[in-house]
Amino acid sequence: MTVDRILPTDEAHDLLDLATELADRELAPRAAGFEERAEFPREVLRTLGRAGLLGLPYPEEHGGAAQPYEVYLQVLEILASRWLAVAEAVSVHTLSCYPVAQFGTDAQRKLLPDMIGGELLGAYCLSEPQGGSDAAALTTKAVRDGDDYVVSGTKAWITHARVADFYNIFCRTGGPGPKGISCLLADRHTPGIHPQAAERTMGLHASPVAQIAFDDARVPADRLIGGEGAGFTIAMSALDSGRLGIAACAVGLAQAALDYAIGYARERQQFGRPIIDFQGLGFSLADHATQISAARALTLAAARLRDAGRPYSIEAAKAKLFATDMAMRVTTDAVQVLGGAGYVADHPVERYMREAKVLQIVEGTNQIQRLVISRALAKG
Ligand SMILES: CC(C)(COP(=O)(O)OP(=O)(O)OC[C@H]1O[C@@H](n2cnc3c(N)ncnc32)[C@H](O)[C@@H]1OP(=O)(O)O)[C@@H](O)C(=O)NCCC(=O)NCCSC(=O)C1=CCCCC1
Repeated sequence: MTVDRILPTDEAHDLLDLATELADRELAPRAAGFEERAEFPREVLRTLGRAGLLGLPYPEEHGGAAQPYEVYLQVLEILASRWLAVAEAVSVHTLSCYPVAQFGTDAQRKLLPDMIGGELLGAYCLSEPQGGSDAAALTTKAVRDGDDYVVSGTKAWITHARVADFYNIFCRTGGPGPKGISCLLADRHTPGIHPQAAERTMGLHASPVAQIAFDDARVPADRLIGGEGAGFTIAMSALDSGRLGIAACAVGLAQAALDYAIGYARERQQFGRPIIDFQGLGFSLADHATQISAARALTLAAARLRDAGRPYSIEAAKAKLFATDMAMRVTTDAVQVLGGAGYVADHPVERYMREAKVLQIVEGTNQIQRLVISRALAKG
């Protein structure tokens, strides 16, 4: 279904046209095969980088396109509607560029053109086996030794762990709690950094996650981003932006599931007529179309606050919560619309349903989003 969009500029229209053309040509035909083989589409990301789609919200001086966040999110939504793993990779990479772009030194920012151009791929290393939702409890240690930090510990569920070129490592340089956390920008090939075997996940097989063991890895001290103790604030503000990316991915995925279900329901005949003519099914599709529009509107409203330089953390949490719960419902019901066929991998809806699940978990579980929102309500 064509989505009617009001965009701020003609340039934004051109960017969405370009994203649609690339998504149709480079993503859609490859998705099923790469997912089946659990193969990471590194070349596709290079293609998106060369086309200028990996640095949309970043300044032109760093190789970005200086686009409003609301434009970037709509590009992401289009990519997600053709292949979630690629959209998620773009979102994770954009999240990984954020600490350098926002808080980095001039020397660190010299890496941004290659990051944004897709030559250097990023991974955001915050979660740990014992510190997932409670991010401030992380224990990976970085001890200053001469001109280096020596990093030891374990990160978990890290997207791009095995394929990234650079890592943002959130680690403890000080005492317990959020104030003791710092952020280091590390080259993945640093001796002592050991990405582990990919986890066997429910979905997103083309976008592997893995643990990373840090075994006295030496990271140059000039790769500290934002000063000692600034890491937790950097991590949280990056996640505010990242959560909007996940919301946009959820909208794109849900739209793909709905469009597929509608196409099937128009064709599939039972009891002498297309099943879409049965009100029980038609009303359910109507609800889904409405919920997708609502999630898109909520996500873009939060993005416009960000674009206006206004606080948007709470609105980002609401968008992530609403859009990803919506995507879970819509993809699950899309399987139901197809009946037995929906349960078979010849149709993409069973994959969409498996993929939707992870969106309720990543970049803060939806319980954490509720915590963020309810704390703000309690504070007034
Ligand atoms: C919300 C939360 C539970 C909060 O924690 P606490 O209660 O310990 O911290 P609290 O007392 O709220 O705050 C401490 C300091 O921090 C500042 N700050 C907080 N939010 C923000 C913010 N949004 N922006 C700036 N500063 C912030 C706060 O002001 C305070 O500083 P202050 O003392 O005032 O000087 C937080 O831990 C969280 O969110 N967890 C989910 C992690 C989580 O989301 N992973 C996901 C990992 S990444 C991931 O899943 C993927 C990544 C990429 C690939 C896909 C998956």
